[in-house]
Order: sequence, then C-alpha cells, then structure tokens
Amino acid sequence: MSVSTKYRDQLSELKEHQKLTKQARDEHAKKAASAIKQLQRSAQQAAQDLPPAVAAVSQTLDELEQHFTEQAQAAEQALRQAPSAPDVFSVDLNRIDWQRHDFRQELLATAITSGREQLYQFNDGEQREVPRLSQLLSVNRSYVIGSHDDSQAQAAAALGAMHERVCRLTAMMPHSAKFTFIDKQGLGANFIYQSSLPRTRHVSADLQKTLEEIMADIERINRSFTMQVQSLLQFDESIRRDEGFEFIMVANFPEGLERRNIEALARIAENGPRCGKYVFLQLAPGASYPSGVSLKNFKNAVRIGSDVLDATAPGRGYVPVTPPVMQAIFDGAKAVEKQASDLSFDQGTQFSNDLSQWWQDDPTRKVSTPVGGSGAKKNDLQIWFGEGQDSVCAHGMLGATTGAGKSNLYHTFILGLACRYSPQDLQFYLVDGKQGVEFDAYRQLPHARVVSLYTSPQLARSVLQELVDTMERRNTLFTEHGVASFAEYRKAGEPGGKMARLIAVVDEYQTFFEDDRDGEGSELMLKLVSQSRSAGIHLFVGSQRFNVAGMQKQQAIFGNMHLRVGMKMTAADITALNEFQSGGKTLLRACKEVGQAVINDSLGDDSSNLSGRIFRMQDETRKTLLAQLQQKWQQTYPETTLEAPVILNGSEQPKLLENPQLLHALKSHNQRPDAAAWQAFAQLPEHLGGLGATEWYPVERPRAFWLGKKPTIYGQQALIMRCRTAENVLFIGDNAEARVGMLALMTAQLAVAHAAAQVQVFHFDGAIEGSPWHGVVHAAAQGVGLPLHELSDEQLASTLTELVTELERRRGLSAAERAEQPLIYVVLNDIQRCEALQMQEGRFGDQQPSAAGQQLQLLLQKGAELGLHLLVAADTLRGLLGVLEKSALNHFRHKVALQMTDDDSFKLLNGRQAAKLQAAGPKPIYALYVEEMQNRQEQFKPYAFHDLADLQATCASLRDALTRWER
Ligand SMILES: Nc1ncnc2c1ncn2[C@@H]1O[C@H](COP(=O)(O)OP(=O)(O)OP(=O)(O)O)[C@@H](O)[C@H]1O
Repeated sequence: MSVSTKYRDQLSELKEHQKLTKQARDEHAKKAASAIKQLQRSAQQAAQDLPPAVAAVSQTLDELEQHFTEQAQAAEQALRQAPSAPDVFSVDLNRIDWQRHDFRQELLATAITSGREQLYQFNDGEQREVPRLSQLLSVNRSYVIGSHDDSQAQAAAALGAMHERVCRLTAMMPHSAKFTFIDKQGLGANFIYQSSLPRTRHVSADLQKTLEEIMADIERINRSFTMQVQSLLQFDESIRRDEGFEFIMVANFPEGLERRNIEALARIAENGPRCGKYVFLQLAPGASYPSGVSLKNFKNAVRIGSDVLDATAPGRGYVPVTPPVMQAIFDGAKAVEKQASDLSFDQGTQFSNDLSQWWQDDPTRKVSTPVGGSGAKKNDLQIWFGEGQDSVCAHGMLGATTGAGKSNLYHTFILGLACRYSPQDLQFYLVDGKQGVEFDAYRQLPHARVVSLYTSPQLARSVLQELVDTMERRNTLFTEHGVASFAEYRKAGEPGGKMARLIAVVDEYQTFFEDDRDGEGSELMLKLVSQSRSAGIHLFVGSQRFNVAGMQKQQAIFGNMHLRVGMKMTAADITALNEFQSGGKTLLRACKEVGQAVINDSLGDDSSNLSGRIFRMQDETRKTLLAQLQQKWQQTYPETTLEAPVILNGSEQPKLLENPQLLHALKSHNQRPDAAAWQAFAQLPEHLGGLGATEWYPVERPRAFWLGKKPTIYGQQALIMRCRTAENVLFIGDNAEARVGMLALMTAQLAVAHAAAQVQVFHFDGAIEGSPWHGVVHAAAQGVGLPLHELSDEQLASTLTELVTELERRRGLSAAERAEQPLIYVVLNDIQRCEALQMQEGRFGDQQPSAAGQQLQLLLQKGAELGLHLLVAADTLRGLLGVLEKSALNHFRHKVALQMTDDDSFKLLNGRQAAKLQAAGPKPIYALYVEEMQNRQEQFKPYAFHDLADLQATCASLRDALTRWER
C-alpha cells in the first residue's frame, strides 16, 4: 500500500470514530432524558414511594456521563497522537527541511495534497488541520485553475497554486516528473524557474510543433500497450521511469494561443492521462477564445476552485511556496542521480546461475536471445538470426551515437547467445574497429573463433574474405553430402563433421570501406550478405549511423540486412535515415537515454517495431559469465582442450610463438618431419594451420621461414627457400628493430627447418658493438642451440673464398649427391659496415667491388642452386650499394623492405610503396615482402626485436618444442 493511501485510510478511520462517538453520546442522552421524564411522571404519581428508585437512576446517569466523558477524552487523545503527514503531503511545503529530504524516493502522485481541511476542534479550542488529498495519476482528468471571472489578484493566486503544484510534483517524483511550460503571453516570465528543473521539454517557438511532438509521444506509448498493460502506471517500473509523467502547465490560458493550439491541447488533455500526460490550465481573467473553441473543448477538466486558491483563509486553501524553498526542492531533485533504472541481464536469462540449463537451445533453424524489454514485458526485445516460421533474418545492423549503449548491447547479445548455445553450435568472429578493444575480454569465450582488436581496413576486409571462403567451403561440403543448407546439413546429422552457426559481430563497420578504391569491401560484403544465410553465417555490424562513408551497392547490401537496431542518434541522422519507416523514426526520436533501443527484424517495416531498454551488462557479470562459460566447457568436454581463438591485434607487432602455422608444425609432428611430411604440411590450407603453399617440390629442398603476420585472419608471412637461382634474402630499411628482429628469428628458425648436422651457418655482425642490435643474431642461434661460425671482418674474405671453392666442389657432384650436402647459410647483418666489402676505386676512378665483394657477388649469383644462401641486412640502399653493385640486387629473389626514402624505394622497387609503409605513424611497424620472380608484393607486420631477454625467452621455448623432434 502506498504511503499516501495508508495515510488517507488512517485519517478516515479517525474521522469515522469521532462521528460514531458523538452519535452514540447524543442518542444515549436523548434516551436518558425521556426516561427521566417518565420516571418523574411515575414518581409524581407514586408520590414519595419511590425515592430510592430515583436515586438509583440518577446514579446510573452519573455513571453514564462519566463513561462517555472518558470515551471522548480517549478519542481526543488518539487524535492528538495521529501522525503528521509525510513531507511531500504536508500542506505547507515551506515547513519541510528539504536539505534533509531524501530525493531518491519516488512517490507516485496517485494522490496529491490539493489544499487543507479542518478536521477537529478540540475541547480546549485547538484546531487540527490535515491535508486534503485528491487523486491525480490514476484518473483521466485535466485541470483548470482559477476562472475567467477572477480579479488580477485571484489570477496571481491561481498561478501561485500552479507553482505549488510544480514544486510538489517535483518533490514527489524527482525522477519521473517532467514539465512542459507554455507561457505564450508572458514569454516565459511566469515560469522563470524552469531551467532549474531536472526534466523539462523544450518548447519550440512554433508551439504547435511541440504539441505535435507530445501527441506523437502519446501515440507511441499507446502502441506499446498490450491487453494486460493499458496505462503508463502499469508499466514495468524501470521502463516507466524512462518515459516519465509529463505535466503540461499553461499560464494565462488561452492568451496568445491559436485555435489549433487549443484544439491540440484539448486532445492531449483528453488522451494524455493514460500515457502519463496531464494538462493544467491557469485561466486568464476576462480572456476571449478564438472562434470555434472554448473551455468546453476540455471535456475531462476539473476545476481547482476558489476555496483552494484562497491561500490566506485559515483552514482552507493552499500555502504558496517561497522562492528559496522552490529552489531547494529543484536543487534537491537535480542533485540526485537518475535512480538506477536498469534492466539486468538475468531478467532475460533467468537461468544465468544454473549452468545445467545452459547450451540447451538448438541452432538448426535459428539462434535467438532476448536483449532487453519493452514497456509491457521485461524480455521481449529479441535478436535472432536464421529462419523463422514465415520470415527470415539473415543479417543485422546497429546504429547508435557514442555513449548510446552500443558496446553494452554487443555484450548482452554475445553472452545471451553464449549461454543458450554450445560452442559446437554457435561461434563468433568478433571484430573491433580501428580504435577498438571492446572484444578483448572474449579471448576467453569458448565460442570465439576470431577476436580482432584495433582492426585495420585491410584486415577487416580479410575477415569478410575469410567468411566468404568459409561459406564457399561449406557450400562445397553441402553439395558433397547432398544437402542444400546449414539446416539440412544439421538435420542430416552433420555427416561431414561438426558445423556451428557463425556470427560475425563487427563494430565500426565503416572500416570495411576505408582506403578501398577498388570497392573490394563492398563487393565482399554484398557477396556475403546475399549468399551466406543458408550456410549458417550471419553478419551483425554496428556504427554511429547505418549507412557509412565509402560503401558502395548500399541498397543491395541493406536489402539483406533484415535486422535493424537503432539507439540514440542525432536528430539529423534520424531524419536522414531510410532504414526505418516513419513509425520507427518516431520511436527512435524517443530514444533519448542510454540503453534505449528500437528493434526491427523486417527490413525496417513499421509493422515490426519494438522499442524498449537493453539489459545492462555489468562488467562483473560479464567476467563471471566468461569464467562460468569456460567452466561449463571443461565440464562438458573434459577430453577436448579449448581451441584458442585467433587473436588479431592491429596495434602490436606479432610474435613468432603465436604463429599458428609454426605451432601446428611443431605440435602435429612427434619427430622431425621428413620431406613428405613437410610437403603435406605445406599443402594444408592456411585456415587449418598449414602453409597453403601450392608449389612445394621436395627435389628443390624447400623450407619455410616466417617473418611476421599478414593482414588476414589466418595468413602468416612465410618465405619459402629452395635450391633455385637467386634464393637469397635481403632485409633493407631503416627500422633496426624489425630488420634485426626478422634476421635473428629467421636464423633461429633454421633449427626448425634443419637438423643441426644438415646445416652450416656463417655469421658476420656489422652492427656497432655496444648498440642494442649487436649480437642479436648470435643470441638467437645460441638460444635454439644452433652452431654458428662467427666471422670477423678480417675472416670474412677468406671464408668467402673457401665457400667459392666449396661451390666448385659441389658443382662437380651428381644431383643425388648434391641433395645430400648440408645447406649453407651466410648471414650478414648490417653489411654496409663491413670493411672487407667496401667498394674500391677502379682504374678509371669508377667504383668497383673489392676482392671479397666479388666473391660475395659470385656466391649470390651461383650459390643458391647448390645449397648456399645469403641472408643480408642493410639499413639503406645507399649503404648496400657501397658494398655491392646494383646488378647484384637481381640475385635476391626475396626482398623485405622496411620504411625507406622515396628515392630508395624507387630504385629498389620501381615505386613508392616502401616509402609509404609508415604513413599512418611509426607503430605498428609494417614491412613489404617482394618476391621478384612471381612479381608478388605483400605488406605485413614483421616480428621485431624488443630486447635480449624477450628474444632469449622466445628461442628457449622454440628449443624446448624442438627437443621432442630430436629424441
Ligand atoms: N542498457 C543499459 N542500461 C543501463 N546503462 C547502460 C546500458 N547500456 C549502457 N549503459 C551504460 O552507459 C555507459 C555507456 O555505455 P556503452 O559503453 O555501452 O556505450 P557506447 O555506445 O558503446 O559508447 P562508446 O561508443 O563511447 O563506446 C556505460 O557506463 C554503461 O554502463
């Protein structure tokens, strides 16, 4: 029972008691008087025979008198002890200490103090005054204060009563009372306090526009009613608060109003109360109406009459609120935070604490989860993908301005589904935009296949490409098994292996179309959205607005995005959008608070709009759910280790030990793979952890080295070396971290490619001693236990001569014998600093290679076919050309270029591509892999050297992994 009702009941009980006591006393007194008369008559007749009887009667009378007096005193006593009204009901708001009032409490104004009444006059003359309560929110009424016949003074009192009502409503409902002040004649002077109030509606200069907005709100609220819920008061509390009760206060009615304004106000007065909108008119004295309208238009109006307005009469009227008190009330209401009105996640997933109920839903036809509640129900806002009874929902999009609650919606959606479907039935690709790390937490989600953070445009497009590839692989599988779709494949018992529905959630999806002159992103998206539903693949993309810059073929793409979710957006964006019809747009305009959303699963058609509030996903809840999901996985599939998702991070350099291809090669072989095993690994597609290399002929003794990460989901930057002409590698560019990092890790990977006995490694380190780059290659080789012949500058020349001799020897061998020879690698770090190789002045003043330089060029030219390869690093082209002739560049089949000058890039690659690598900033470091013979150029993120400890740790792990092969 509300405080107001309880209080009212108490008062009426007391009044009733008082009335009964008085009645009983009067009645008894009357009876006694007539009894006395009769007795007297009888007594006279009976002369003096009966004096004892008279005495007895008079004693009884005394007793009765005493009894009634006691009763009356008890009643008075009780009245004096009757409770005084709660703050917001008290007649005089000025008497309340508003500093101490608890504004967090909401008291719905179903009853409100509308004046005062005298209840009782005590014997000692004291008068007890109590508030007069009248109904407000629960009745279909509008209110008229004052009269057109009033004097100016009375009109002022009426306005004062209106202000008092504003104060009282604010104090009663600080969170859900909203005001619209209309003061055409006074130009706002009658409501100077309106900016101090927490919630007011802006009144446009064109009043009609504002009134139409209110009517549109009424229409919208009416639409959210159901058979069970037919007034705002019956709404779920959290949603009702969002909506709020609106009081439209009109001063000096109808001065300054046009006929259409009055008609609109009358419609609001009549239809508003059910939807929480109430009209109060303060009547201007002696006003005249535009023709055709009058106060009679307000059919449900009740008058707040002259007795209430007579503020001064004791025992009657309202008490005007003084300006400081008004300010105190408004300040108090403004200061309290909007009370938590969230719908929590477990209102939609009631079983969220009972793990045994998780993963029970069947994804065959569709996947769906509640994400929030409309007014009438707590969990009827759903997001689903797949095929319904007579509709489909293939893909979805979300438009929301920053801070509207977009991330929260993603979390609610992802975890809602993750609780309902097992990771074997549903999996996610989670892609954050360029600046985003929202999905970072989902590294631990058993359902996550790919988590991509700080995603670059190129990487984002490659996610689309991967989804298209997956779709095509699925379609091929369906054909093999004679089924047409994901649903049929599942119904057939998944004959070709388990298959989950895939949902790609992409935040800031405009990334697909950035730097995309060829329109590849749009093509891929169109292909995916128009074909992937039957393969059980769905896309859910979000951005600040639905249509984003750079997108082509928008109409065709959006024609497949059945699901549209709109949250708070700018008015201009709402007006411009075509993804919702007019009803949907009206609902969107009402999404003014975080978490409010409109969901439509029929391409925006107005018949399918649902609006409400999204469940709030607290960080704590999210963490708990993720931990529980892991636990559930372990319980359900104790034998299967959880396959870690592919993590892509656009802002970091990749790590060798996170390379799934290398890990796959290491883990899937118990001993060093032979030529056939390497070939099988090489031919395995990248998405299955293989190299995806088509050309791999054992006769060429091919081997793979990884240099970094390609900007695709599964792609790793691999370099395949073979015993073929010019199979040498040049690392060139200014960035020493990347240059030496790749060179060192490539050296370390020699231990993966070859058993120690089958390889010889020579190393010259030109990096300045004492610099961080000196000794890095050495440390890497040592770390993996690879023997290294360290060469000083002086030793280099003689070693090169020996190697030339070795080549001569090998040339004399049969092909079969050659294949048995160990492979030789000569690793030259910072070659530009090698004294022995510096160009010398020729006879005609021209630059000629030194004797050692000539040997080197010979090895570059002839070595690779015979199993001798050079891995060379130089900081600039100019430095390199100080030790080698330009023509020698042709002997590097593999070039890895880092950021360099325009000039160097042109000379090396005939284009500016290597000069633009770091155009967007120094981090992350990019490199360009150039494969001359196949004319391939690929940009990638190279492994980089951070510090020695990090490198040693990497090499130690690699060595550990390799010991399994050597046993
Ligand atoms: N449905 C909701 N109910 C209550 N509070 C919410 C709801 N959704 C979000 N919030 C709160 O609003 C704030 C912003 O939410 P969120 O981060 O989801 O917004 P966003 O639109 O993703 O913002 P941005 O674009 O800046 O990342 C958070 O503090 C969040 O807790």
